[in-house]
Amino acid sequence: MPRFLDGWLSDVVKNSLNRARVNKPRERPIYLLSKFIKSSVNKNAIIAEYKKKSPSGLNENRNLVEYVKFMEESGAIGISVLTEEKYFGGSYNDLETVTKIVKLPVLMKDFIVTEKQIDTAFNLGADVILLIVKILTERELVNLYEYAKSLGLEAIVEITDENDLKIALRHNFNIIGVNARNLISLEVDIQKVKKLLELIPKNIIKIAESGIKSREEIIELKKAGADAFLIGTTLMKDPNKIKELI
Ligand SMILES: O=P(O)(O)OC[C@@H](O)[C@@H](O)c1c[nH]c2ccccc12
Repeated sequence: MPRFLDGWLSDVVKNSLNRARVNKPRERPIYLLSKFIKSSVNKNAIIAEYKKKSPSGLNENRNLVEYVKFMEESGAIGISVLTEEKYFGGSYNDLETVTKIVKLPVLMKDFIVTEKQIDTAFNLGADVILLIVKILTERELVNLYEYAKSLGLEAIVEITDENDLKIALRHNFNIIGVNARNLISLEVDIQKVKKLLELIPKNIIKIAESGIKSREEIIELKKAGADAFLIGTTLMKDPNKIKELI
């Protein structure tokens, strides 16, 4: 059983446990996020996220196909698609639409607590999944990570504080995401992210997540060790911003 935290998170976890597997044959090769990040040398490695709404108050209903095509043309190295329905307005349909049109790593952004969800990510053509340390027991985290790997998918292990980091560093995870947003208070703290990034060994790929608004912040996060940047809200509100962030 995953960890049921307070409020909306416990509801999200409950819904995730009940989500049915989507069965269909995968129609797409796997694009490795780790490779795309490593080969992004002359620009900032940005993963552009499509997210209509969020508990932190976002509400932007823009055209999915136009958005992801624009991000790919503008040099994003990956696309993240929310598939959680109730709190983020996402869907498996959105994910499938995206994997059919882009030649970039696609992250299925959801609250993964079962292997069924990982099967669905694979079947719909996603390349990367997110595993949130806060909502899983350590055993589940490791099992789900290994399961994703066994299918050839990559996983971003998401941490939000030092306790999560301690757990993550006990295993051989190759990609760690540091979330600036506290999932319970919803507050964003970029300084916290910098501190956590500095504690992660060099050989691990590090992604700074959430709350990124400016090029200055990206430069600061890079100095602290970030290899890539996951940006949703800022790009959903103004897609053209990618030009100055990249
Ligand atoms: O919209 P922002 O602040 O740029 O954040 C993007 C991404 O980091 C955020 O959507 C996120 C990070 N971890 C999550 C876990 C679940 C849902 C959403 C998220």
